[in-house]
This record gives sequence, structure tokens and C-alpha cells, in this order.
Amino acid sequence: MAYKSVFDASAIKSDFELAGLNPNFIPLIWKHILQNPNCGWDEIPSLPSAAYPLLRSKYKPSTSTLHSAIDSSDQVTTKLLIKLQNGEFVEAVVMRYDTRLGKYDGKPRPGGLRSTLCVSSQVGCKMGCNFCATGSMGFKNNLSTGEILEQLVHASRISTIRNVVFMGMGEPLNNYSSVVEAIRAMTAPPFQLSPKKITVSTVGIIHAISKLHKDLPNLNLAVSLHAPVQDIRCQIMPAARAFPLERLMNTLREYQTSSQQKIFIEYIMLDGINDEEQHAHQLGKLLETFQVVINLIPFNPIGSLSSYNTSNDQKVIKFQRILRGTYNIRTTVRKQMGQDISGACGQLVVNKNFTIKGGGKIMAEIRGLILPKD
Ligand SMILES: C[S@@+](CC[C@H](N)C(=O)[O-])C[C@H]1O[C@@H](n2cnc3c(N)ncnc32)[C@H](O)[C@@H]1O
Ligand code: SF4
Repeated sequence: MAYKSVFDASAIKSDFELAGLNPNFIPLIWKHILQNPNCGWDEIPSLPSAAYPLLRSKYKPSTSTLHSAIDSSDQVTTKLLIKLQNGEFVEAVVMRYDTRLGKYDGKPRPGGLRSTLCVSSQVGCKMGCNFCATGSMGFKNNLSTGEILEQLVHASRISTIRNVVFMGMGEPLNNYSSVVEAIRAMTAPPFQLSPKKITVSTVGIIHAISKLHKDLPNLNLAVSLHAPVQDIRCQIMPAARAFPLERLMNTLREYQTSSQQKIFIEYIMLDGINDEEQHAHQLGKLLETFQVVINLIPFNPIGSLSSYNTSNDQKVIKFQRILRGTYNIRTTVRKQMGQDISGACGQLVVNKNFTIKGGGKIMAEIRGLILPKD
């Protein structure tokens, strides 16, 4: 029999209510599991007696298991391979940033290390972007709320997570209800992340963006735009045909008007495809009346899955200068982390022959993606 995850927030809440139990006990159960990874139900103290048989009969403290974890050579990034109850695997990536030294003056700051977790929302993805390793897997299944939250639970045991980005495997807005429910749980006890520290990245699912601000105010929205005109978007992102650029921009305008929040624009730099000066000007004109931050993302190689090359540094800098200088748009170049463990954006495909943290070699070649040897 398949058990439910105790982190399936609405399922456990409704089971508690049906049994006449107070749902306020649920965060206490979650907290105990966070602190005691392998605990059994009977070890959780102070629950009403009717809670124990309910938990035993229907729920597991974790439906997924951490199959393996591997550190990048600089120890900054850790990629987690997580096995789901149905036998499928997903990946999540922990990225550690050192905030102890000020970015500009190099002076010590309080706070120390903060970690960002990149979570998956689906096994595979049906959007088929042709620069993305996950897209090449096709779609297998949506993750449940519990399976999304369990990624945070596994990661919290190796690092203190302050930020969550939905930039792992899958299109989060194609799994809307589970993602929204998981984010609500992340911002409540015991996780208590600030919604301002959670970012959902989307290829541009128009109808879902329209709902998002009402369901989750204060959330950060990142849109994978990647091209300033519809024909280039369609060439690299087949889903763009269903979500035309003009309609997407209208939807973002409405989103911005109602949320009053800046929007993050993701722009992958593909040599000879979308990285010329004319593209920078088209992008600048498209976005100059919005409150946006543009992230220029160097293309991460995905082996034989894609023949794209990343733009050279001079082109990236020129592109950035045009957006900043001519259009006054805040534009950053994303620092890539975890490339050596195929843990950077778009490199996530399931690799079961992963090594255990701290040792050994990466052995597998999955779906033509040749992983680097360490
Ligand atoms: C893997 S996606 C997941 C979230 C969502 N599906 C989306 O497309 O925004 C996260 C980000 O990685 C980017 N990405 C995908 N493949 C990439 C690659 N090979 N190199 C760099 N970024 C990539 C996507 O375009 C997106 O901005
Ligand atoms: S970039 Fe995002 S939407 Fe496109 S295939 Fe990859 S995961 Fe799916």
C-alpha cells in the first residue's frame, strides 16, 4: 500500500479534522521529524492518543529517501538525488553563499553562511525547451506537496536553508496546486521561510501567472524569457507557441500592477541565437517600462543533448552594458554554481549512479549527458 507523506499538508489536515484532532499538532510533528530523521511515530511525544493509529495506518514521516549527495569540488554546491516512493528520482541542489564579507567593501557582516535550495516540482518536464536536460526526459509525473517539502527536509539536515528557488526539475506552474500548497507550508511553522525568500521560476504559463499573486502575495516571480521576440522563443522553447510573447507581456503587466513587485527575467545566453546587440536592444525596449531585474544566464553544457554554445564573455558584457546603459535596467550575470557535478541550471537529469557525498567517481552517462569525472 502507498503511504501518504505526513508533509502532504492538506491530506493530513483533513484526516486530523475528520478524526476530531487539532491540526495545530501538525507543525509539532513536522518539527520533530526535521530534528529526528529516523524517528518512528511512537517516538513523537505529547500527541493526542488518537493521532498515533492514524499516522501509523496512513502516513510515513518521509515517503522519499536521500539516495545520495555529492559536493562540487569547491564545496559550495551539493546535489541531492532523492528516491520517491514510486521508484522515480528527483534532484535538488543546495548552494551556499558566504555573506560574512560585504559584497562591495569586503568588511565582515553578521549572518555568515546562508543557503539556497533549488527544488524540483516534477519528474521530468513536458515543456521541451531544447537547451534543458530535464526537458529531454519528457514528463513523468507531478510531485506531491509532501514530495516537494521533503526536499526541504532532506536539505535542512545538511544546511540551514534560507531561500528556496523552484528552478530544479519541472515547470512549477504546471503543478500549480501542489506547489502553492508546499510554498504555504514553507512559510508556516516549523520552516517559517519568508515568502520574499521564495522564488518560482516559470517558462511563462499565462493563466497560472494570473492567479499566482492572489494565492501567494509577496512571492518572487522569475520568468524564463530567453528571447525578446516570439520567433526565437518558439525556436528554443516550443511551449512559447501556446503562450505567445505579447500575451505573456500583458499578463506580466497585470501581475506587476497588482503585486507592485519587481519581476526577475531569466535570459540564457546562447551563442549566435539570442545574444547579438540587436537582441539586447529589443529586450531593453520590451522591458524598459517594467520593474525588472534581468539575470543573464551562461548556457550550461548538457553534453550531446544540445548543440548550443554559451556566448563568450565579451558578448555577455556588451549585452549587459546595453541593458544597463541605454535602458537603465538592472542586469546581472548569473554566477554558475555546481557545473562540475551537473547541478547547475538546466543540467538536472536523473542519475542513479551518483556517488555518495565526499568520495568516489561519477560513473554514469544518462540519456547522453556525459557527466564530468571528479
Ligand atoms: C530548469 S528551469 C526550472 C523552472 C522552470 N521550468 C523554468 O523554465 O523557468 C530553471 C532555469 O534553468 C534554465 N535553464 C534550463 N536549461 C539551462 C541550461 N542548459 N543552462 C542554463 N540555464 C538553463 C531555465 O531556462 C530556467 O530559467
Ligand atoms: S527550462 Fe524549465 S520549462 Fe523548459 S524544459 Fe527545462 S524545466 Fe521544463
